[in-house]
Amino acid sequence: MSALHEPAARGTARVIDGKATASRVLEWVTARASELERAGTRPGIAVVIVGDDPASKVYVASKARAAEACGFHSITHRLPDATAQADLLALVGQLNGDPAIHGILVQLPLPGQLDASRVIGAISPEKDIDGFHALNAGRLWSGGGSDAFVPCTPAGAMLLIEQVHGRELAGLEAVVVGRSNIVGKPMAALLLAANATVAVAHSRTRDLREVCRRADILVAAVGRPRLIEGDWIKPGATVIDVGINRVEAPELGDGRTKLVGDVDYAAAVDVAGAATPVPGGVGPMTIAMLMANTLASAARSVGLATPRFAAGANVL
Ligand SMILES: Nc1nc(=O)c2c([nH]1)NC[C@@H]1CN(c3ccc(C(=O)N[C@@H](CCC(=O)O)C(=O)O)cc3)C=[N+]21
Repeated sequence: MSALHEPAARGTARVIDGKATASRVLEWVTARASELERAGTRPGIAVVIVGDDPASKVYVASKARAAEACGFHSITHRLPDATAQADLLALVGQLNGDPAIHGILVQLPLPGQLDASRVIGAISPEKDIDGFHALNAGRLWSGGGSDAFVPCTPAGAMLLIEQVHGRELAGLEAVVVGRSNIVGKPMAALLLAANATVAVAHSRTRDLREVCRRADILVAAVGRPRLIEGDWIKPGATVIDVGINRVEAPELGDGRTKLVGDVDYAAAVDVAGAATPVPGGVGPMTIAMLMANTLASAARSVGLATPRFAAGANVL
């Protein structure tokens, strides 16, 4: 076999360090927040959690911790599991009108009696730091504009991709597995805006493995532990794992659990060119971008131009 026809050498993928990148974003946000505060505006964030799902509580606590570390004004509203829709909408309305609050986040998922899309729709688009409101989603798909809030997980994932490929993705094929409004769809919009050729695959896609194997950039966001195996990955590809799945870890004993992604990481590192770990990959970026969006909102509220946070441009 000639060298040209040999399979690409298998090796160890570059580990994309989301934790380190998130720290740099947070450092940047902290410095800008302190400038803004000296000019009279302290960024403020309100996080609303309904019920006591243990995973949600952990995430909400880490968001509050990050906000405090950035020097933000931060409040957490904890509502009982049985909260009525009208009461949650009333709280959102109150936060919409509170000039000390620039970013509102209602932690998802919500208990069954609550209609998440109505709640998201009630958040003022100017304070929608999650970027989930239909107005922000529409802005993203129609070319953004500097007022669009970009959903934090895809924005963070783009910053990680940028470390490998730069900001220009023309000529690269990207495959996003998963089509949620929170990750899959906005991720596709951002990759498209960076000129990648984008496919969105999902549970009903025929021959998912073959579709994934085409990807120079593979983004997994389906919430199925270790769905993506080594031979689903094109040698040398960049693999971004958005999945955060808690699974049993018999090897740790005592009925303990651990976090794994949607990608079989141990197999992926032998094939991929670069890959994000779980934990320590996309997760920390989500929180960092939430803070970046809150800062942007606070700056806009006093008419200051802010750098574009779509894909983290100008952040790093
Ligand atoms: N309105 C809303 N906005 C959200 O942004 C939102 C939400 N609802 N609901 C839940 C998901 C999940 N999410 C994560 C954020 C950080 C980590 C994170 O930092 N993960 C760490 C590990 C965390 C751990 O050890 O449990 C890591 O991957 O390294 C994970 C998940 C934000 N979410």
